Amino acid sequence: MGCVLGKEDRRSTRDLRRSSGQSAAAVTVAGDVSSVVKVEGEAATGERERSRRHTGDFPEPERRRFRTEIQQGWPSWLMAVAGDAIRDWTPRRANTFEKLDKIGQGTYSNVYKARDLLTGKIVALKKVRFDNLEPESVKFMAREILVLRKLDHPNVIKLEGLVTSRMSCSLYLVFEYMEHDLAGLAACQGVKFTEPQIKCFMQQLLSGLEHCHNRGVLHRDIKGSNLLIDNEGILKIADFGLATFYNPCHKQPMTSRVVTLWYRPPELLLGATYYGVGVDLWSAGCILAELLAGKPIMPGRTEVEQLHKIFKLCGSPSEEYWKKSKLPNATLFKPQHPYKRCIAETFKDFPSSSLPLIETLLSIDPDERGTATAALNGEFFTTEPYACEASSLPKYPPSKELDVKLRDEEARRQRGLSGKTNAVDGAKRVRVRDRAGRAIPAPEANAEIQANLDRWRVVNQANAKSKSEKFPPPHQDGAVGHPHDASHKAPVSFGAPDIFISSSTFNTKSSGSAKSTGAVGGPSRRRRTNKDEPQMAHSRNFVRGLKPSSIGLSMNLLFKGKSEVLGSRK
Ligand SMILES: Nc1ncnc2c1ncn2[C@@H]1O[C@H](COP(=O)(O)OP(=O)(O)OP(=O)(O)O)[C@@H](O)[C@H]1O
Repeated sequence: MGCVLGKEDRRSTRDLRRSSGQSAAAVTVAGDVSSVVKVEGEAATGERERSRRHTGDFPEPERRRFRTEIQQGWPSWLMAVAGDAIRDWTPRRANTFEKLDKIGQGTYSNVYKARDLLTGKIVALKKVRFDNLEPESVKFMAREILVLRKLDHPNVIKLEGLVTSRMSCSLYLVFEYMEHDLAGLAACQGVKFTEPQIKCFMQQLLSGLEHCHNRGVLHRDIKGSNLLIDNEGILKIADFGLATFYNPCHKQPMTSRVVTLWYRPPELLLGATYYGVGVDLWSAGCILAELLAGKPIMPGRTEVEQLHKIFKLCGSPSEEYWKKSKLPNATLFKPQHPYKRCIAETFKDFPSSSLPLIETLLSIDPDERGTATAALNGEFFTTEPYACEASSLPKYPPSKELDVKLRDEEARRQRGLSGKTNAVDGAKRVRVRDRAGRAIPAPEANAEIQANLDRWRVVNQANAKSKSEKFPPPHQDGAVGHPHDASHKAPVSFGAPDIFISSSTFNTKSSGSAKSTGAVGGPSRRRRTNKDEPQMAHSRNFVRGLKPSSIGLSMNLLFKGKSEVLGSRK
């Protein structure tokens, strides 16, 4: 594989180091120019000057000059759109990395395994696509960088630097390389996590979250494929593309269109725009239960179905909560008959010390979910068997989402060689498995419902026989925020098929080994293909359970971008 940018000259590691005057350490990024330590392109700068810079003892005019110098390393288009995020950082040159392999694909990025030619270290390069410099994607990238720069914790992925080139309109984020992600590991055949191992993963996840929350950062997309794990068993929270800063003392409205569907808390599904750490804690609760159950606990296909699954497992909100929350979609989604909470009986085979934590994290009221710190101090982590040491975790084969996909493809190819019929069966099996394990990421979930509703509208407008199946004209959809007539005032009745809640496959006798049949988190955000779309018949059944104008209204509310500065990711 070639350099990050093939056009640029490739020189040996030694030459590069010599010409840049750098030591083997990677470029260091700092919040202030005074603490810039090692900067590529400093060939002309002597050791003495570097150490003076390090101590920050320059008068302000000189510091300003350094700042300008450093900023000159950036392409002007990037300075113009993301100046804040890259301020006081110096870019690494693209030709100081050798691209080895593509290891992941996200909504707005490709991720590559690469070798740092200065240090020999293997890193992950996240190449941000700039879709013709579309301001939205640049803002998201800038926010991700700003957030990452604020964080410094062993359980949070570290942004080690930025790579750019004058010849290209792309930017690479340099991360330490992580061999696995939790979704991929859980989906690995033969991988069964024991109770101490699950505790070890959860402890690391909650420690990372504690750090983020203490620094005023909400991750807003906690799921298995965003929890990376290295060969030493260290878990790091990654993908801060949907993360945001928040201040609990000075609440600002934020978008509710975040968090991958299966891990999305009820308040976001109900349209909350004021929320806090509870959103990440809910997702952490889903992951804990999923690790113990061996499969996702609430794999909804639409937002309505997701909410229904939540209410059936966690109970529908109390009257008091409905009144207190003032959620935009509350009256529309309030079930006619309350659901009783049944976490304890559904998960009766889980280790008993896990139930209080699951109960807390999966509280309908976000205020009752507590904090990551409280969770870490709770019974789950303070009773035997304790969390194992990360270093004692088994060494797993590469198991990222992409590895699993490649393995599936290879298996299918092998089956193809052994006969046509088998090949067809095999392909089907892979597709079914693919579909079953995929959680719908935040923005696409909305797009998917919108698409289904649009199609449903077309079908029903064409064959409108009964009034109850007819949508109001689009301009009346939720125009005034309440239903059109008395018959529409009834709350939504959930007409969906019964939810699947896995009975536990957790075996407490065998020191808590979990039968790992599913994937934690499902694969990360990907472009949807037709085969991934939920069946139309299913959505129609769903929609039939709802009052037409309520659907138009509720969906309108759900799709409307809330007044967050950055808006939601497309
Ligand atoms: N530091 C890393 N080491 C190894 N692999 C990584 C690393 N960072 C990301 N990846 C891989 O690349 C994939 C996509 O990365 P990431 O989730 O950060 O991108 P994204 O564009 O934000 O994706 P998404 O749309 O899923 O949120 C991850 O699921 C993971 O498999």
